[in-house]
Amino acid sequence: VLQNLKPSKWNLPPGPLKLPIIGNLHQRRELHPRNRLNLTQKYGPVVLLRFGYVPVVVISSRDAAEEVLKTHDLECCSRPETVGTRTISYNCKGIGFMPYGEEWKALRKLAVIELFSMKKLQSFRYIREEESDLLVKKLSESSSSQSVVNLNKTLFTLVASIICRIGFRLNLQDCEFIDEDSIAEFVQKCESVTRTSMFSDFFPGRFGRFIDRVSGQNTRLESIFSEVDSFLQNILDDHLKPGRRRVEESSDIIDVMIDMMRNQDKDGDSFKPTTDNLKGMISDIFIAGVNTSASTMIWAMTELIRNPRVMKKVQDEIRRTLGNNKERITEQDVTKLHYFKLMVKETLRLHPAAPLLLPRETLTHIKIQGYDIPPKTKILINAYAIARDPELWTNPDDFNPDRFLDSSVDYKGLNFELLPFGSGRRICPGMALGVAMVELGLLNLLYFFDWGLPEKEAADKIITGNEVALDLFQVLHH
Ligand code: HEM
Repeated sequence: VLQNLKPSKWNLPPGPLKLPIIGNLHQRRELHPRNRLNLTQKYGPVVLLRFGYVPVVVISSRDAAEEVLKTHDLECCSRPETVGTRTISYNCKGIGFMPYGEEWKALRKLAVIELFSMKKLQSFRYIREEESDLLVKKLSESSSSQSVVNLNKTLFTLVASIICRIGFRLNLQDCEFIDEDSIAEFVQKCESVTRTSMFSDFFPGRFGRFIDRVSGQNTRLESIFSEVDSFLQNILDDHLKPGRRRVEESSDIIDVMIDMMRNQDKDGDSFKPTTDNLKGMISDIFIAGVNTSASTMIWAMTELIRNPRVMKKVQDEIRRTLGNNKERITEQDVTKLHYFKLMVKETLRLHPAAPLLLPRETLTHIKIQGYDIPPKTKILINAYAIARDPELWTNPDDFNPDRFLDSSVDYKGLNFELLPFGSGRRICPGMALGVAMVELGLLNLLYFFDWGLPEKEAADKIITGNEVALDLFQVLHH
């Protein structure tokens, strides 16, 4: 109470009135994508909220985002992060939620070399092409009967199959511990672990933990997580099997980490991964890679169905450039297209898969746009609102790839008005892989098939429901 009454000597950012103890907890919905613009309109581009005991600053302008992302006295926060996120990242032992430091640097370097380098990207091209061919084969069967397909599920399966083959040398088609068709559901389960709201997220310490225990929230979280954990454990056990083929080329990032773990006594000071690092890494690659890429694809298809002019322009370019007789699409074909790539960029602008990027935390007292930000404040960059800022974009809510025809704005982290992959030292390391999967997958869908909606109601639904991606599509022609 005293804290709330004491006038601050600092120039703190504005924000809604904070109630004693709970702060702005009752206004958490303001952070939902649909409502994020409201917060900016009311209080400006730098807004201070307090969720329980956790101070949170939401940044919603390009200039403020640039200042934050170039300020190195920030770390990717893990401490005030939710219990669900800590659980699924094995107490922040993967790269996504590990605080900045030597261990994170070592893990990130390892991931870049073993998984995300240009060399690896090129050498796994055949996996992306093979899996996309399989998708076309399955969809061709549906198209012969003009049947309805659950494209959401199909695309989750496509991306999960690619990620599992590239990341863990795991073929989902003959996997003993998970059924390929249930992968979309499984990814949602992983997501729900991160979204489970715990009392101790806002009231850290014994009191919060006590309430979580007696209210049954702990048990609920543990029961969802146990399924996720057993999937990750199975992947790890597969790598630990004595008979596993360990030809140099066929070893993946997990094999390399296991080697490092086994050789740690010999290697003196080098980074020593633990089992939690291994599981955290598997979890990060799987969760960060699958949901983001699959949801970008499904949003692109939703927007194209909603905007027949753009659909026609994209398909005309594709078919004119690639001709009518191709039996299969390769990544080389993607490089010949221009407008198609702008369409993917426009999808990433309107529907960033991580609308608030990864949360950061101030290490020391810093200033942003003249406002004082105390140490240990959580910083959320509202990439969604910035990408729809009417001062930066004409008709920002329209899906219009033409806006990029004469523009050099790109999503690679240097233009702060477009940040679907973030920026700075925590920028998405899987950007090139993600874009390659999204572009190849979409190109296959748009080259080989024409698309429609199963029924009239669905058409009404998409015109009114601006924030919900579709999942059911009808394959019209092959
Ligand atoms: C369209 C696809 C993708 C989108 C939109 C996307 C978006 C993002 C964003 C916004 C961040 C946070 C960056 C920041 O806060 O500055 C991130 C981080 C990350 N992404 Fe991606 N991502 C995609 C694909 C992938 C793929 C395919 C992988 C791996 C297979 C991946 C792995 C990661 C990891 C490990 C991090 C954490 C990096 C760190 O903290 O050091 N992402 N991604």
